[in-house]
This record gives sequence, C-alpha cells and structure tokens, in this order.
Amino acid sequence: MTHPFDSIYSHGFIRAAVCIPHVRVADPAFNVERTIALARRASEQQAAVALFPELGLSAYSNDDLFHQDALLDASRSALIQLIDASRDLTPVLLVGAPLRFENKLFNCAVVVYRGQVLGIVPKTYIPNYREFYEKRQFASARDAVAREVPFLDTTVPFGNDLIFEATNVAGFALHAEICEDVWTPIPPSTYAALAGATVLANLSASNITVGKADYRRDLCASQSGKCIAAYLYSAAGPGESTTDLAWDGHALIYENNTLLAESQRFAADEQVITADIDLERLIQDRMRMTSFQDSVADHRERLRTLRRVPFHFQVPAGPVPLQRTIYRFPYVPSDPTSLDERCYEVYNIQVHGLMKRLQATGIQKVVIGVSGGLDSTQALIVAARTMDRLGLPRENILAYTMPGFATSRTTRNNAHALMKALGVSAHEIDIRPSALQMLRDIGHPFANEEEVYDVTFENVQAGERTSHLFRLANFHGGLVLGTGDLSELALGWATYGVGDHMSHYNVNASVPKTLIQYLIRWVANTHQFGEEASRILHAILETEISPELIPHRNGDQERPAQSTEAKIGPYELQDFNLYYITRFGFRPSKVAYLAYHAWRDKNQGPWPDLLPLDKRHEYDLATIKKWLEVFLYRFFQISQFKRSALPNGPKVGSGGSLSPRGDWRAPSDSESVVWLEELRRNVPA
Ligand SMILES: Nc1ncnc2c1ncn2[C@@H]1O[C@H](COP(=O)(O)OP(=O)(O)OC[C@H]2O[C@@H]([n+]3cccc(C(=O)O)c3)[C@H](O)[C@@H]2O)[C@@H](O)[C@H]1O
Ligand SMILES: Nc1ncnc2c1ncn2[C@@H]1O[C@H](COP(=O)(O)OP(=O)(O)OP(=O)(O)O)[C@@H](O)[C@H]1O
Ligand SMILES: NC(=O)CC[C@H](N)C(=O)O
Repeated sequence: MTHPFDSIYSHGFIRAAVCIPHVRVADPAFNVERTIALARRASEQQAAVALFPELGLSAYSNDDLFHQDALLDASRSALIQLIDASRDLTPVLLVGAPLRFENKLFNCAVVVYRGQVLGIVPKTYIPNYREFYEKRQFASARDAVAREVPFLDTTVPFGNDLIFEATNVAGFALHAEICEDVWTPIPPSTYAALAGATVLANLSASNITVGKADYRRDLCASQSGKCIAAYLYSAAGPGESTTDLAWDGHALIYENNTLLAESQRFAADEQVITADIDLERLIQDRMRMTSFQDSVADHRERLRTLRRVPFHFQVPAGPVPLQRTIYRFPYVPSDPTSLDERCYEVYNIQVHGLMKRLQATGIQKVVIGVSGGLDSTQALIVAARTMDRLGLPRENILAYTMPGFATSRTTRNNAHALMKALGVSAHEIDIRPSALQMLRDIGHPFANEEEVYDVTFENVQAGERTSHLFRLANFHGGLVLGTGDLSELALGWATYGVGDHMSHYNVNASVPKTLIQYLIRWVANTHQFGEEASRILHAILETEISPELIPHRNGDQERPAQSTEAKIGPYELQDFNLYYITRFGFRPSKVAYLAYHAWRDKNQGPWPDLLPLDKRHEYDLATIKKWLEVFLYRFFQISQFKRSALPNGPKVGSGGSLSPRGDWRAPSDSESVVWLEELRRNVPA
C-alpha cells in the first residue's frame, strides 16, 4: 500500500463534497468569491470532488439578463478567477456558468482541477415548460457542432459525453449533468455509468415547491441505484431571485440507493456536506450484477463514442479519517422500527420455508434436538409458529433434549423449561450410553476412563444426537429440523455428515448468530409466547455460547465448560467479517479497516436498540486482525466442504446465504494464502 492505513484513500474511498454557496443574482464577482470560499472548505476536508449548483457563478434566475454581454463577460472573468484559485486545492471542482461557443449560449458545468479546465459539459435537456423558459436563452448539448472548444489559451473537451477519469485512483470516474437532465427517462449520466463513470454529479437549480424535495430524493436514490453509482446533487439556495420562485438549497449524496448525506434545506448559512464514497463497493456490485453488464452490451455502440478525460489526482497525504457510519452489526438494523420489520420478515421467511416443506411432503411432525442454546431455541420458535400457522397442534413438535458428557445444568434446565413453555412434546434421551458404546467400539481411550477429549470424543456425541433424531423421525413420521446457523457454517463450526451439519430441512442456515440473538431478544421483549417463555429466552441469551461437548476437568456441571467464542472468536466480529467478505468481496485489510472503524470505541456510533448497555464491547486493531485471520483460514481453507453439502433451507438476507444452490459456490479444496498474506502485509498491528 502506498498510503497510510488510516486514510480513506488507501481503502477505495473518495470524499465527495456538495456545496451550497450564497449567491447574488447577476453578481459574478460576489458569487465567485463565495464559491472559492466553499471550495477551500471542501479542500480542507480533503474532498476529491466539490460540486456547486447550476449556473452558480452568474446565479440561475437571470432570465433574459443572460443575453447581456456585460453579465456573460463578468461570468467568464469569475470563472478565470476560480480556475486560478483552484491551483492549490485538493478537489476537482464542478461549477456552473453561462458560456458562449459557436454563437450560442450554453448552460455549462465546468470541470476545474488544479488550475486547469478538464472539460466543459453543456446541459442537454433544456426545460421549457411551466415555470421554465430556458430554451429562450440556452442551446442544448445536442446543438453543439464542435467536440472541443477554445478556452483561454487552450482547447478543452466539450460535450455531455465526457468521463473524467483519475488514472491513479481505481474506480474514480466522474460525470457531470445539469438539473433537468436527471428528470428525463434516460439521463446522460445513465450512459456515462454504463461506460464506467462511478461518481455522477448534478449541478442543479431546482426551485422548491411543495412535495418536490421527496421527488428529488427519489430521483437521486433511484439513479444511483440503477446506475450502481454515487449521485451528488446540488440545488441552488439562498440569494436566487424570488420574483416568481423559491429556492431551498437542497444538497444530496447517495451511493447505490443509500442516502449518505443531506443538507439542511432553507438554511440561512452556506453549507458544505461531505460523504465518503466506497468506489470499490460500487465496482464490486457492477462486476457481480450481470444485468448491468448486459445493459452495457446492449448500448455498446453509443458507449464507444463516450470520451475519457484522464487526469492525475493528487491524493491527500497523511491520515484522512473515514466519515461514514459503519454499523457494528451489519445483519441487524440499528433503528428500532427497521429492527421490528427485520425480525418480522426473517421469522416469516423461516416459517414460510418450513410450512411449504411440510405441506409438500404431507409430513405433519418435526423432530428437533433442543440444547438450551441459541440456535435450537430459534428453530424451535420457528417450528412453533409454523404449527400455529398450519393449524396443527404444537405437540406435533417432537422435541428432545439429549444430555451428553458435558451438558451443564443451566442449559439442560433451560431446554426443559423452554419446551414446556412453548407447549411442545418434550422428551429427554441420555446419549451417554450409546456414545460410550461407540467410543468403546472404535477403541477410543475415553472408554477406558482416560480423559481424552479430542475431536472424535466431541463428534461422537454430536453424531449420536443426529443419529437418534433421524431414527426418531422415521419412527414417528417426522422431519428433522436443522438448527445450525450461517455463522457456524462460515466457520465450519459443526460436525460434518452424521452430526449437527445434517437435517431434513434447516430453517437457520441463512441466519447469522448475531441476528439470531436479536430475533430471540425481540420475541422475548415483545412477549410473543407469554411471560414464562420470555423469562427463559432471556436466560438462554445470558448463557455462554458453547458446544458443550467437553466437560469441566474439575467436575463442575453447573455451566458450560467450553467457550465457543474463545476458540473461534467473538461472533459479533466474525459476522462483521462474514458480511463484508461474502457480500462485497473486500480484501481483508479493508474489512479490518472497516471493523476497526466500527468497533474501536464502545461509546461511539450507532447501536442496535435492544443491546443491553453492559453487553457492549470494543476491539483494538490487533484483536480484530487476530480473529479475522481465524475467520479467513477457517472460511477459505477448511470449511467449504461442509457448505458444499448442505441440507435445504431458505435464503433470508442479501449477503446471507452460503448454500451452493443459494448464493455461494466455491471449491472445497481451495487455499487461503492470498487472503492471509494480504491481511498480514497490509494491516499494521
Ligand atoms: N475439504 C474436505 N473435503 C472432504 N472432507 C474433508 C475436508 N476437510 C476435512 N475433511 C474431513 O472432515 C472431517 C472433519 O470434519 P468434522 O467431522 O465435521 O470435524 P471437525 O470440523 O474437525 O470438528 C467439528 C468441530 O465443530 C465443533 N462443533 C461441533 C458440533 C457443534 C458445534 C457447535 O457449537 O455448534 C461445534 C466441534 O467442537 C469441533 O471443533 C475429517 O474426517 C476430515 O478428514
Ligand atoms: N444437549 C442437547 N440436547 C439436544 N440436542 C442438542 C444438545 N446439544 C446439541 N444439540 C443439537 O445439536 C445442535 C448443535 O449444537 P450446538 O451446541 O451447536 O447448538 P445450540 O446449542 O442450539 O446453539 P449454540 O451453538 O448457539 O450454542 C443443537 O442446535 C441441537 O439441535
Ligand atoms: N433547472 C432545471 O433544469 C430545473 C428543472 C427540474 N425539472 C426541476 O423542476 O427542478
């Protein structure tokens, strides 16, 4: 890496600024002074792009004054002053000015970078309806004859087909359009995006009327989403003429349908909003989304005609801290309303999956092992709701708790209490005799009372439970419900084949552990199964996560002896890693960078509403690196064979399926070296 770890510019981000200056109508000298002042503010914030409103140097609302030579000359002088002032500024500046070429007047976006004009983009769609009379003053980009125009002592590219491409920053490709352009069915930026532009900027002078702010948000959100791009929008604000119209200074920054920053509308002060755009995320999504590339192919001929203007972007040296909210729990929404909706949705997906399977097979019973841990609790809740929805009695859920050599009193009691509270058919089977028989049969030292607690000892117990469940299913005409979650599948934390890996149908396969914790907490807090069930669910949430396959050496049977998270890492970190690696394909150093940003300070940042205060954690970079290394090794090197042979189960979320038929196809015999080396090389901890 050529830049420091703690700069956004080392991790595929650029900072974008959208500026709303004060203007005076027909006063370019004043307007350029305000434009330069805000450009400096954007530069101090180390932005790579700074966008200004449409015709900002002259003001937009000049009407027929645009045909006055004095105003046009003054606008041009203001532009020259701005170009000169830009020499020592960090961002590419996009400013609006009325400019004469070919004896026509164009409404232009001028792209200025460090004392040079990279290109001039005339507005394409000139509105001439209702309150707009722009055709009276301006020609359109389509009226231009020349593709280059003389400007000052040089010639510059001119047209709506220009993409300004930083040759040294991967994915930084900028396009400019002007206000009405985005109101059309196919804005010029659509073609630019198909041809590779990732940052689409709109210089606007949109007057405000009731309801229009929402419409602008919709336009920008959907243009950024459809184009898999950033969309920057800057609408004229204070100082424009109110002869017939009003102005609210609406600035917006979207990335792929997500709002990253918005100005305060009708503000008295000038504003500069900024947001960090994740260019790599956009490129990743374009690479994966085959329909985007099909669309490129369909418009190939036109796209070939677009012109690229290369420039070298001087990347700010030194640290540039990230200005972006990175949620600690990517699978769990942090605002309470979304969390409610998410929980409702996830349960419904799981329940509908199981309902269909039961209806299709005509099977009316499910068989499930209930440990008193989180996953079997979640699956049991899903099974209970499924029976309710199908109008079948909950007794059709044949639930078995099956204590082994290491089952603690706490989880066993919780398992019994839960089965009772949910009204399912509750049973207990001691698996120790059959496990001991197998250990004896295979010659394992434990059969001779030696304390050998190896993986065979563990898997014999997991296998005995599974073996019992499948035979019980045959015996009672039921279907074995799987419980293993997405996080366990990612880490290979399950016993393959004859073990908890196998079932007839697994409702949890696409639900990560951190989300299961919230789902259970949500059910408990909203008392969906009564007070007693809520009490037990809270007790289950409090219990240490453990496979309970190895006993305490001191004979303590009260609580679990093994800690899963001490071995494979905190699930909250591993789920974070899982999301960014599978959903976006980010390199490990970027995942570590994002994790550090999210997790370094427990007093900072957004938290899912239901997380108790005393459960908050924080991690330093060394700890993040250590557990990411565990994740990478387990995920890429040793566990894919388990995912390649998965039972059926519904996909629940984007970036949330590891089924080879769902969303993740990978070889069972790959290496992990490229990920591990990248992490070791590029994360300084
Ligand atoms: N690429 C590949 N293709 C085909 N087979 C492959 C393979 N790599 C290993 N194998 C074979 O697979 C076997 C290893 O896999 P496996 O038998 O699953 O065993 P393994 O993954 O070594 O052990 C299971 C682990 O999961 C943990 N566990 C089990 C049950 C529940 C929970 C929980 O808390 O949820 C955790 C348990 O503590 C243990 O650490 C070996 O026999 C090996 O030869
Ligand atoms: N004592 C037990 N009785 C019955 N079934 C069990 C027992 N221990 C494990 N199982 C079955 O094996 C599955 C895997 O065990 P594991 O310990 O990973 O899961 P869990 O306890 O439900 O959840 P968690 O992994 O969150 O602790 C369980 O979900 C359950 O179906
Ligand atoms: N300046 C413009 O092009 C404004 C037109 C745009 N349709 C709007 O209403 O905001």
